Amino acid sequence: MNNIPSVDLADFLSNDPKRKEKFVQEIGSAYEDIGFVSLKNHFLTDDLVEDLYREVKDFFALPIETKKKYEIEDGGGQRGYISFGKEHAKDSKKADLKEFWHFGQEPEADANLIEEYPKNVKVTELDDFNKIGMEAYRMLEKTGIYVLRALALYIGLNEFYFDPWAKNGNSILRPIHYPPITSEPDGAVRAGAHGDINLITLLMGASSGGLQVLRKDGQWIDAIPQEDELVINVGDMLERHTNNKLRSTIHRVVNPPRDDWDKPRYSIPFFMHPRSDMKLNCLEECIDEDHPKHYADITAGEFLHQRLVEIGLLKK
Ligand SMILES: O=C(O)CCC(=O)C(=O)O
Ligand SMILES: [Fe+2]
Repeated sequence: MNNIPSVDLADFLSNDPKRKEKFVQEIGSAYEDIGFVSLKNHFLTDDLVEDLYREVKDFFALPIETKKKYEIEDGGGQRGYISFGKEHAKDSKKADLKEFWHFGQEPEADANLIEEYPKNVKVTELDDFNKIGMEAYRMLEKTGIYVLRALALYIGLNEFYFDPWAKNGNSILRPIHYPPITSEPDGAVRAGAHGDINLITLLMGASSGGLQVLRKDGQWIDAIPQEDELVINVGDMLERHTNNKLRSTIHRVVNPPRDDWDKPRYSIPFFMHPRSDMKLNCLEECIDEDHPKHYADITAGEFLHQRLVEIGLLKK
């Protein structure tokens, strides 16, 4: 396999049980193997994608002093702006060559969650930035819920098993700007090799190239979807919950060849998290004699906290 497999959400949404089952098997077996797919027929319209990129580019083009107004010290980088040099891959000392923004969940009437989640940060210089960002957030969340339904069926759970955990979950939409490279990067890369923390990641923008995925045989392969496709991968939380049945695959964003150093890169991952009280304990359905329980019991909230410290966004 030299590229990641492509799947069609329209199969899952069709009324034909055979097509639905085909989608379940295709995505499930891809996640047992390479851990990544590209997916067409998601819920983001071309207009929404275009509007979102415009807003994101306008935001990152603001002067650094303006952007820094939106950076929250000691917030664990969970909302607002995160400047250059802050985040590094878990086992790396070099910071990634990127700046980014975080939109978080705006929960429906649930007093506990309204209190738990930090408020989104409003950008006053751009009228539509927050509105468009949250529209995209909703469409990615909707797409992700269908993917989780397919995975629940693949694992042998009730189709709607993940729904109550994913709805109002602690998900994050992260527009990223990798600026032009202006001097020898000295070992630093756009994004160092890492696995994602969350349940699944839905990524916009990988069609421009640079994303690489580590295949089981140790080879890095390019993950370049069609322009209208999202890249969707399993994160560490789902790997843990499924006792390693579904794989959270290591990936990275490499620097372009020197001739293209002047080109910025923009990408927009949606990190789909459950509510923090979800137990990630290994599922019974994924434990047997050949696959003994691999991980200690932990909640999503505890796991997230541990990982934010490891990647440099939280102090303790
Ligand atoms: O920019 C990309 O294409 C991927 C970014 C990524 O892997 C991440 O932020 O976790
Ligand atoms: Fe990632």
